[in-house]
Amino acid sequence: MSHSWGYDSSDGPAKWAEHYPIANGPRQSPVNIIPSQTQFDSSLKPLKLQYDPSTSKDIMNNGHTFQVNFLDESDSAILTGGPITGTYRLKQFHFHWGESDDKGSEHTVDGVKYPCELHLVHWNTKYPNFGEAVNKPDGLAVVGVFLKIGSANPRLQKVLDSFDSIKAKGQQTTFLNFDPKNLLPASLNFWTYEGSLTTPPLYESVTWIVLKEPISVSSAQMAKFRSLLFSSAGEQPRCMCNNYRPPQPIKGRKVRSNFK
Ligand SMILES: COc1ccc(C[C@H]2SC(=S)NC2=O)c(OC)c1
Ligand SMILES: [Zn+2]
Repeated sequence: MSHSWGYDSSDGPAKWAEHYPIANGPRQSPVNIIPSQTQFDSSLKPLKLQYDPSTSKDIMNNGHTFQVNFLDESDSAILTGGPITGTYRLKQFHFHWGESDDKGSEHTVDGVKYPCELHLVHWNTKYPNFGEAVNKPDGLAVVGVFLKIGSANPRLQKVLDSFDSIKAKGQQTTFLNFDPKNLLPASLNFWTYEGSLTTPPLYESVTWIVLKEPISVSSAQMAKFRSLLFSSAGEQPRCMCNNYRPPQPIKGRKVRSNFK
């Protein structure tokens, strides 16, 4: 039975090691990316994301974030290239955000927090399924995209419009024909390093691919993220926000870039 965890002072990131000792492991995520200390690697291939929008299935509030789930029985939404070998399939994407616009991202850049961070989760098809891949050292590849306060992002609208149907923990609704490519910035310049899930069970199974260029989100759109609840219907309502783990020790890891 997996132990319940959250983001409060009583059950949050500072307490996770009590039940998930890997929280103090050698390749934990997120990390603070210090561009002056990253290493350009010319052997990194261009990132290739090929997403068939017909593979989006539903959107759900899982009590920690909201996520859009994809059909992953075939190679119709895949990630190849970049630092990875082989083919990884898109399983889901979700976000992390703060209670205010000055924080919310999990990765930081020179200590700078963004208000929100998108995670596109892919699993290595050398394994039979996501469940088999999730705890293997080369099992997952997560593309991280920062959101920066600016003009409203029309590409987020369909996601935001679904929030009334998934306000509380456990609620879900169909979410068809959504193309996550529309959530990517113009440039696919990235930093990459070996890391972990950023929530329990914190498996050290993620090749991280963090895009340098943020996408925009307006302050009003961020306020809508904060209309979601950690709590189930009928419970005392608890705002879903600050669902981010702070940066963890780099422990000698190299962060590489595909750009100078
Ligand atoms: C049991 O397997 C899990 C559990 C949780 C998450 C989501 C976490 S990990 C991440 S990155 N961001 C998050 O919020 C998984 O995602 C791959 C996989
Ligand atoms: Zn995440």
